[in-house]
Amino acid sequence: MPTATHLDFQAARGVPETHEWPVLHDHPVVDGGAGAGEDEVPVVDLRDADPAKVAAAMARAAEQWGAFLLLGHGVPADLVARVEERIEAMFALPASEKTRAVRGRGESCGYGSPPISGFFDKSMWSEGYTFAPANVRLDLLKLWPDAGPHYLLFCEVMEEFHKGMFALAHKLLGLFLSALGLTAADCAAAAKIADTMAASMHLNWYPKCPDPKRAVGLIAHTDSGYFTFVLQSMVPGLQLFRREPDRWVAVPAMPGAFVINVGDLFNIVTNGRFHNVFHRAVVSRESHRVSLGYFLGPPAQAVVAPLDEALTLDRPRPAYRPVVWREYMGLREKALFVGESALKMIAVAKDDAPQTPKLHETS
Ligand SMILES: C=C1C[C@]23C[C@H]1CC[C@H]2[C@@]12CCC[C@@](C)(C(=O)O1)[C@H]2[C@@H]3C(=O)O
Ligand SMILES: O=C(O)CCC(=O)C(=O)O
Repeated sequence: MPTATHLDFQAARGVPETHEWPVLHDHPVVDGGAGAGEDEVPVVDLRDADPAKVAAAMARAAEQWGAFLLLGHGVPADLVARVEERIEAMFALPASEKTRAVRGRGESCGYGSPPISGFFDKSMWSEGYTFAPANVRLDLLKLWPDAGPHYLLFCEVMEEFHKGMFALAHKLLGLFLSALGLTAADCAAAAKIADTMAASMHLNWYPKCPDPKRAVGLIAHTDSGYFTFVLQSMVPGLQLFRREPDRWVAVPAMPGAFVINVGDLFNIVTNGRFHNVFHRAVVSRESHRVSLGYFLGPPAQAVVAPLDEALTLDRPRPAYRPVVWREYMGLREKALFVGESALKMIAVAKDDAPQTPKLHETS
C-alpha cells in the first residue's frame, strides 16, 4: 500500500509522476455556496423547533444530494477547535515518529494514506490517520508508545469529541429513520441499527501543493457505512459529484458546520432511496488543510439488507440481497480494483439497481 511517507510534501517543487492523476478534470467544478441556486448545498439546522420539519429536510437532502451541511448540532466550537489543534499537532510530528504507526495491510488503525489508496497506482497529496474513537487510548499507543503528555492530550480531546459526536449521530439516525416513518421503538431492525452502530475516525492532512490541478487530496469515492460527518473547518476542498449535468459541487466552508455524507449502507437499508454521494477532496497552492471524517457503520458480522419498512409503492421489491457486512467490504475491495460499484454486485436485478457512477468515470 503506498503511504504518504514516499514523498516529502514540504520540500516538493512540483508534482512527481507518482502523484499525478490523469483524469481529474473530466467534469466542471461549480460553487455550492449560498445563492448558487440548484447547486447550493442544502443546509439543515437542528435548532429548528419542529423535529418533523428537520427530519423531512434531512430526508430530502439525503434523497437528492446524499449530503448536506449541518448547523445547530450542539458540538461546542471550542471543542472542535481543540480537535483541529490536535490533528495539526499530530501531522506536524517528524516523519520518523509517524512511520512508527504505519497501518499495515489488513489493519484498521494507524498512519498512512486512507485504505482506499491501496487500489490505485497513483498516490494522493495527503497523509491520514485512522482509529476507533472508542478505543483511542489503545490505538494511539502505536504512535506514542510512551503514553506521554501529547498522547494524553490527544486522547482526552478525542474522547470528549467522540462523546458529543456519538450522541449526535444517534440523534441524526433517529431523525433519518423517522423521516422514513420508522422509530427504533416500534421497528426491531431500526432498533438494531441504533444499538450496534459504531464509529471510526479518519484524520486527513493535505499539505500545500505546488501544482494543485495535477494532484488530488482524496480520490473520488463513496463512504461504505450509514453516514459520515466531515469537518472541513475553514479551508474548503470537499467536492460532491452531481449528475445531469455531471459536475463537481464545491462545498463551501461554513463556520461551525459539519458536512453529512450518506454512505453505501444507507442506500442499502433505504432500498435505494437515500443517495450514497460520490465525493473527493482537492488541494490548494495557498493553504494546507486538515479535515476529519467520523464514520458510522455496523459490526463486521451484521447482516445488512433493505428494511421491510423502507419498501415503497414505487419500489416494492428489495433492490439488494442481504449481505454480511464483512462480505460487502470484501466486494467493495474487488469493485475498487476494477472500477465497478459494489452495490451493483449485490443488486437483485440490474434494472432495480440505483445509479452510481463508475469509479473510473470520475477519478
Ligand atoms: C470505517 C471506515 C470507513 C473507511 C474505512 C474505515 C476507516 C477509514 C474510512 C475511509 C476514510 C477515507 C475514505 C474511505 C473510503 C477510506 O479509504 O477510508 C473511508 C472508508 C469507508 O467509508 O469505507
Ligand atoms: O477532506 C475532506 O473534506 C473529505 C474527507 C473524506 O471524504 C473522508 O475522510 O472520507
